Amino acid sequence: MGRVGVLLLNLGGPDQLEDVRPFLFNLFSDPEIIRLPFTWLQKPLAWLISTTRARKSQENYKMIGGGSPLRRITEEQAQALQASLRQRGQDAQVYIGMRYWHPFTEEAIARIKRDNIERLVILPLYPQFSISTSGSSFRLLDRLWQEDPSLHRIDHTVIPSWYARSGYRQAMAQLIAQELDQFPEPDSVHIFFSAHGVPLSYVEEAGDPYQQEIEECTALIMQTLNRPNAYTLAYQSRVGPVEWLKPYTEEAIPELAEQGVENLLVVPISFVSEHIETLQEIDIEYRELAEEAGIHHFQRVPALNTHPVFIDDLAEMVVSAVNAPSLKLSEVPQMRKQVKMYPQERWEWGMTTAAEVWNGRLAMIGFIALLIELISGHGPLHFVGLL
Ligand SMILES: C=CC1=C(C)c2cc3[nH]c(cc4nc(cc5[nH]c(cc1n2)c(C)c5CCC(=O)O)C(CCC(=O)O)=C4C)c(C)c3C=C
Ligand SMILES: [Fe+2]
Ligand SMILES: [Fe+2]
Repeated sequence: MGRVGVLLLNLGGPDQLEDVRPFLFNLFSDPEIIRLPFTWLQKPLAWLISTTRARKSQENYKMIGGGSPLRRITEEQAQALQASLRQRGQDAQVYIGMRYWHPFTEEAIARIKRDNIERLVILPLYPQFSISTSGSSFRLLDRLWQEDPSLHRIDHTVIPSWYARSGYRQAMAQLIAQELDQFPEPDSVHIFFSAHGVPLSYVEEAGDPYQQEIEECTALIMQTLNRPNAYTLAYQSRVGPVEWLKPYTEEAIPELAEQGVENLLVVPISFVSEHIETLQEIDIEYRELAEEAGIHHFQRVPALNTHPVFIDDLAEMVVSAVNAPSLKLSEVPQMRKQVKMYPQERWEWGMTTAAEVWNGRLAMIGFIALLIELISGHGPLHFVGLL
C-alpha cells in the first residue's frame, strides 16, 4: 500500500483574543451554521454578527486564559494517534483540518497533496454526526475534491461517526466512574449529560441524525458504566432566537435542583477536547447557576483529550478503515439523508415558493434594521439573541 494519511477534522478556535472576530466571521459565514434565504446575505450578516458578538465572546475567552486550547489539544491528539498507529505497525502521517480557524482544512489538503498521500482516512473528532459539524467539514472537502481533479488520485475513506465504539464508551465510562467515586455517596449523584445543541429544524426538517445519535450514545455509555445512578440528557450553548433541541441545560439544572438533586456530575458529550463550552460555559456559568439553585456538589467529567483508551480506539478505527472498502465523501449516508434547506437549492413550487419569498423579504427587513441599529449605535441588539 502507498503512503497513508489520516485527516482529523475539527472546528477550530481562536488562539488569542485578536482572532475572535475573524474566527466568528468564518463560523457565521457557513450556511451550515446560519441558514439564510439568499446566499448574498451570508457574508454581510456574518460580518454584522461577528462584529457585534466579538466583545462578549472575547470576555468568555479571557476567562479561560485568552484563547481556545483546541489547537494545542488537537495537536496532542494527532501526535498520540500517530504514535499509537506506529505501535500497531501502521505507518501514517496525521493531519489536522480545522473548519473555521488555523490550521484550516484547505492547508491540510495542500500538505496531503505535497506529501503524495495515496490512501487517506477522514476522521472527524466529533463522536456524533451533525450537519453543523462533521457535515459542514464533509461539504467543504467535497467541494475541494470537485474543484481540484488532482485530488482524485487520493483513495479516501470517511468515518462519519463513531460514538458506538466500545473503546470510546469505555474511556467515557472510566472518566465518569473516577469522578463519581470522589463524591461521598457515589450512587446518589445525578449524572447530567450536556450535549451541544443544534436548532430543532436541523433535526425535524433537514434530517440531521444528531439527536438520535446523542440519545443512543448516552444510553450506551450508561450501559457501559453499569452503575445505578439516575441520569438526564440536556442541550447547551444555544445561540440565536430560534428553537433548539430541548431540554436546555440552563433550564434542566434548576429543575433538577427543585426536585431535590444536590449532587450533580456534568458530562460533556459532543466533543472530545476541552474548549470554551466546557471550561467557561459549564465550569463557570452552569456551576454558578447550579449553586444558586441549591446544588451543593457540582462536578464535571474532564474531556477525553489524550486518554490512552480513547486514542488507542481511534488508532484501531483508522487501521480498520485503511484496510476496509472505501466510503467516499459523496456516499456518506448521513449526508444523503439531508433535505437541502436553502431555498435556492430547493426545487418546489406553489405555496412554499411564496413562503420563501416572504422569508427573504423578512430577512432583508431584519438585516436592514440591524444595520441601522449598528450604525446609529442606538437600541439593544440583544433582542435577536445572537448578539
Ligand atoms: C450558531 C450556531 C451554532 C451551532 C449550530 C453550533 C453547533 C456546534 N458547535 C460545536 C462545537 C463547538 N462550537 C464552538 C464555538 C462556537 N459555536 C458557535 C455556534 C454554533 N455552534 C459559536 C458562536 C461559537 C463561538 C464561541 C462563542 O462565541 O460562543 C467550538 C469552539 C470552542 C473553542 O474553544 O473555541 C466548538 C468546539 C458542536 C459540537 C456543535 C453541534 C453538534
Ligand atoms: Fe458551536
Ligand atoms: Fe457553541
